[in-house]
Formats: sequence, C-alpha cells, structure tokens
Amino acid sequence: MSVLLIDIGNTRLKWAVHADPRPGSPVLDHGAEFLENIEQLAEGPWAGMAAPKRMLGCAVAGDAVRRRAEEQLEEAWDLRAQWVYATAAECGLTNGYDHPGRLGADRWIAMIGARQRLLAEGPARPMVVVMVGTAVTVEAVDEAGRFLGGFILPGHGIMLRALESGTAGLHVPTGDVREFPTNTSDALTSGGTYAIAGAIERMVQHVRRHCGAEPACFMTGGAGWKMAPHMTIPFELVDSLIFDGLLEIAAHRFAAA
Ligand SMILES: Nc1ncnc2c1ncn2[C@@H]1O[C@H](COP(=O)(O)OP(=O)(O)O)[C@@H](O)[C@H]1O
Ligand SMILES: CC(C)(COP(=O)(O)O)[C@@H](O)C(=O)NCCC(=O)O
Ligand SMILES: [K+]
Repeated sequence: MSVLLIDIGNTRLKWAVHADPRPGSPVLDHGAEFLENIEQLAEGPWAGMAAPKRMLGCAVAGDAVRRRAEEQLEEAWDLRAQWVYATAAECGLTNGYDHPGRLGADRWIAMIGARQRLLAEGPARPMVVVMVGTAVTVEAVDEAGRFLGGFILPGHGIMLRALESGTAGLHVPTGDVREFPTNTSDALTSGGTYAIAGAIERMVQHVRRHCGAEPACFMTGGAGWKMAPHMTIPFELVDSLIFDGLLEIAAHRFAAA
C-alpha cells in the first residue's frame, strides 16, 4: 500500500513516495518544489506516477499553500489529503509545549523521526533535534521522550535579508565562513552560521545539565549541509527526518484504519 508523504515548509514542498506505510519502507520516488511551483506538480513530476494509496503530510506555510497542494493531489489522483498536527502525545513522544497544538507540525514530526532513529541505534538518551530550513529550530527531548522545549531562530536567508533591509552598507554577495572574517561578505555569512551553531551548542549544554546525560544531536533541513562543516559537537545529519517521522505516524494511523 504505497504512501505519499509531503512536508510543506515556508520555502519548499518536499515529497516522497514509500512502498508501504511502515518505518524503513523503500523510497519509490521523491522530489522538492519551491512553493511558487506547487501548481505544476500534477502535470509535472507526478504526471506519470502510479497513484499512491494514501497521503500523509505536514504543512506550516499557511492554509492557502496547503489548499494549493490539496488541489494537486485531487487533480493527479483524486487523492484525499491527511495532515498531521502536533498533539499532546504520539509515537512515544510527549509534548511539553504550553499549548501542544501550537507547536509546528514539522517540529513534532522531526522529533518523532529522530526518536525512532535513536532507539534503533541503541538505548534511550536525551536528544537535540535541529532543523535548518527557512527558520531554524532547536528542540530538546529527554531520555523518556518528553519534548522539553525548543528555540526558533531566523534561517540563513532571513538573517541576511533582515540585515540587508535594516542597514545601508550590507548589500554584498554571499561570503565564506571564517573564524576571523575580514570582509563584509565573510562577516555576514560567518555571523549567521555561528549564530545557529552557537544556539545548538547552547541547547546541548542545557540538555546536558537538565538531563545529566550527553544528548544525541540530529540535524535535518534543506540548509543542514551548510552547517555541517562548522559544528564542534558530534551530530548526525539525516535528510529524511521528517519523512521518517511521517512513516512512523502513517504506520500507526493506517494500520488502525
Ligand atoms: N536547491 C536549493 N535552492 C535554494 N535554497 C536551498 C536549496 N537547497 C537548500 N536550500 C536552503 O535551504 C533553505 C530552505 O530549506 P527547506 O528545508 O526547503 O526549508 P523549509 O522546510 O522551510 O521550506 C533555504 O533557506 C536555503 O538556504
Ligand atoms: C518554526 C516554523 C516557522 C519552522 O518553519 P520552516 O522553517 O520549517 O518553514 C514552523 O514550525 C512554525 O510555524 N511553527 C509554529 C510555531 C511554533 O512551533 O511555536
Ligand atoms: K521544515
């Protein structure tokens, strides 16, 4: 029973088709489109594809974007969309947010994916789960699977645009990451990268102190590769964290259905 998984962030819609709704099921096809190209999915990459039996996704980019994706599913295969929202508890995770439903669904699902991966690799430990997309999120999860809380930071693009629009002298091309930047381009690129790296390292300290154990650090998101060379702590870069989480949720939901 093939399943189409969709993750709509504020920059791109990412999709993957898996053979079955169960963890580890093989990927049959996948892709990503910038939000402005969603209307071309049914006639483009999805045109020749066998109809998936089910769909499960998350969308944090607003109702209008979500509806545009739903229209493509209808047009391509007459497939009904099923969206995941953050809840108080799911797949072994409990949600410590003040209002659990207000947590971004992508953050919740990535934590579920990371927890499964952690438990597949060894005994339970605390985790720090990082998503580097349009925004950056840095989540803390304790050994028992309780989401303690997380940071939201601007991503690379937003940081640069904020500085460009708020100043007169910062309109420069992208630079390199340097320990001691000596030109404006490098200063901006390094500032953004180390701001994100610093937030991650700080969350690792918080978790280490709170849980009394070394957290496992997982990183995902379209710009995760930009951070990877500049991290000083051990971490695992997992591109598929959200899809891993969605598959886990799909296994529960579609087995019960
Ligand atoms: N092919 C690409 N083109 C442009 N930006 C990319 C690309 N791949 C990754 N990125 C970077 O990834 C970020 C978006 O990551 P993504 O995971 O798609 O975000 P979101 O989940 O918020 O839509 C962009 O801000 C950009 O820095
Ligand atoms: C924090 C986010 C903007 C991240 O979005 P992304 O970078 O993946 O596009 C998204 O998860 C969101 O809108 N969250 C709702 C608010 C919250 O999690 O507290
Ligand atoms: K995302």
